[in-house]
Amino acid sequence: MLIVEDEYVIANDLRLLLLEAGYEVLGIADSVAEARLLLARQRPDIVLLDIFLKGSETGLDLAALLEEAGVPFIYISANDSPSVLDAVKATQPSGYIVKPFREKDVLTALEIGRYRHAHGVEVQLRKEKSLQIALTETLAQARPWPDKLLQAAGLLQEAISFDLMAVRYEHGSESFTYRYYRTGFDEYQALDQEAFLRLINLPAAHLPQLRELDQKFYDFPRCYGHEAYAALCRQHPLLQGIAKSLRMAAALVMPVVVGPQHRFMLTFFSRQPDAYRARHLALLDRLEQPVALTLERVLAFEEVARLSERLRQENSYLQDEVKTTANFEEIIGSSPALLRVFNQVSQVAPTDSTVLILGESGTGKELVARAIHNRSGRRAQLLVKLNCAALPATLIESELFGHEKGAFTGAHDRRIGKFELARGGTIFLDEIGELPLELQAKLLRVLQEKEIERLGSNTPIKTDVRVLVATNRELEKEVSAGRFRMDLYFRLAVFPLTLPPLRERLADIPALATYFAQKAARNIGRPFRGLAPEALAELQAYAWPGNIRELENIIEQSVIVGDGQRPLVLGRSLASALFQPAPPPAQAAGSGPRPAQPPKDLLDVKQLQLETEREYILGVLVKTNGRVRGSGGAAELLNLKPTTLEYRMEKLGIRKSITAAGPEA
Ligand SMILES: Nc1ncnc2c1ncn2[C@@H]1O[C@H](COP(=O)(O)OP(=O)(O)OP(=O)(O)O)[C@@H](O)[C@H]1O
Repeated sequence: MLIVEDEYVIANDLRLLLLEAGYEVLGIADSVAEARLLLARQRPDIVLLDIFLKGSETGLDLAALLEEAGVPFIYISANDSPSVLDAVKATQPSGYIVKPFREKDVLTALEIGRYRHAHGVEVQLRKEKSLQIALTETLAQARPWPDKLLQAAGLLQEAISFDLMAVRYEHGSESFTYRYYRTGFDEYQALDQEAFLRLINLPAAHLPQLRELDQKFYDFPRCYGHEAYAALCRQHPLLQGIAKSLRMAAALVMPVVVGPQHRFMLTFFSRQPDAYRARHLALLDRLEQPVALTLERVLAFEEVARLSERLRQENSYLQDEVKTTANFEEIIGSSPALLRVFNQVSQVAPTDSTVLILGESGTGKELVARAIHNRSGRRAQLLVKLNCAALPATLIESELFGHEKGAFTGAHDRRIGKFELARGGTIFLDEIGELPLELQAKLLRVLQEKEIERLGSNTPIKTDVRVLVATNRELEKEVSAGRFRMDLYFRLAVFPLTLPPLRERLADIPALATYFAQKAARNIGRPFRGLAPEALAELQAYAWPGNIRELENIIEQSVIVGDGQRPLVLGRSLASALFQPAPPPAQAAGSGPRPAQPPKDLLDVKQLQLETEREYILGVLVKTNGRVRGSGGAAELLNLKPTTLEYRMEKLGIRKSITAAGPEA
């Protein structure tokens, strides 16, 4: 027994009474400080505890310490004011004896207290064991994480009551947070980041702040109530927002480390300021090891499944690649127009910039995409291609982002998408101009957040992929016609690179034709004796609407129909080719084919594009009250660097001098 009582006479009475009843008294303390010293020396089986003691600390302070150490205690006090009694109850004592007491009262209270404690511990242990089993069984199920975590939250509710619970998962640079908001006795609303911001009445622009909060908040196990919770809220404005709008008053934070690479962080919020105490942390601490072991097994299993799926996909993708890309080894040509492109390729390749490759069909856009990938730090990883014009919208989405089993009719298995396949490498989206509008919005989100979600799942997956896109459409025209999102256009057009049509690089025709002829001759095992001068003249006089692909086809056909014994002549006349040559431009008469001047209606289109862009930007500026930079500014809304937006504004004649009514046009 330890007696903590500051009135010597009462303490001594108690000591004698206890000794007589056969108890051993290990000491009397008249203050919390002295009790601490005695407790450090020897652990009592039970403590008799007065509330008001010598010194600044009270019996309630000591109770918290005893509770943490699992030592039962009985209050002995003359104080029966309701506020003190409430505080007393919250400390979960094993009994309460009112002064002045009779010998009988003390001995009975002690007997009951000891029994209750021992019995309580046993019940507690049994409950804890079944909670542990239920939790590990739930987490081991082969179900999506949000569902499993929701069920686990429900199981924890009984032991650690909460009004809001957050689970954050971190694995390297990958992380996600789920929140479960209690809406009824056993009802929860699962909230992703956006839904959570909506719940606390904040716009999606606060997402970065929420992420930052998630990262800051959880570092070591701790309970926060009353002043500690208020102090915590002062550290982060969003936490203050949560406290206010959801009336939260306490929090408990608990990290769960799983193996060397994974971390789960749990946060419980409650509207009761006294909700969380050391015993809750102690419970979570005891549950941590079995739960972490289960999680480690489940995650390792998932990782193996993921890797084998990736290998399977990579394998089938590479088999396709071998068939389709064996001819992408060299880029032939040394005309100034092509050398300019080479320069740009060498500039941009080592960066992680998105590149927009423009040019007519057959000018070598895919070849340039491959060259950029091969000259980048990502060359050891895959370059994954997807032609946006080749598939219907629904299929493109699952091709890009993958899908979970059962995400749509026909999704019999889980499948990873091209973005996941290209992890660490490059994705090349050809014919981006054909991407349906709804997918443009999704692609934009992926580019901004650097995260994807498989169809049928709302678990974001971090992506580390460089994006290259190509189109033979005039994207600006598509923007002004409303078929291509302007914000996506700006995001993609970070580094536009235009491939010249073949008619603008006639000097490259001999080398290209020779290269294609040699290749075709080698393939069919026939000698190649050079190009006949008349064939070359014909090739150089043609306008090449199908560009290099057309040239390659014509040469290949000529090699097949030729006998290989004489210099190569063309297998068919170019005038009778599928396309007619472009009309020679008036001012270039006599100097061979030249690029035609843009016709008048194209100039009008250009003007229209500029006007549309100007109107669009002005509209956004009006919304932001003319603010370009900073949070909520036009640059942020348009997903542009402020400097880029300012440059565009200058080009479009939008002045930065802002009146109260908005920007001046
Ligand atoms: N400079 C070059 N040297 C050698 N071959 C080239 C060159 N440019 C293009 N080719 C060849 O021309 C064909 C068409 O090139 P590619 O597919 O890259 O064009 P593209 O612009 O992507 O066409 P599309 O817009 O139709 O997708 C390919 O077979 C490619 O190997």
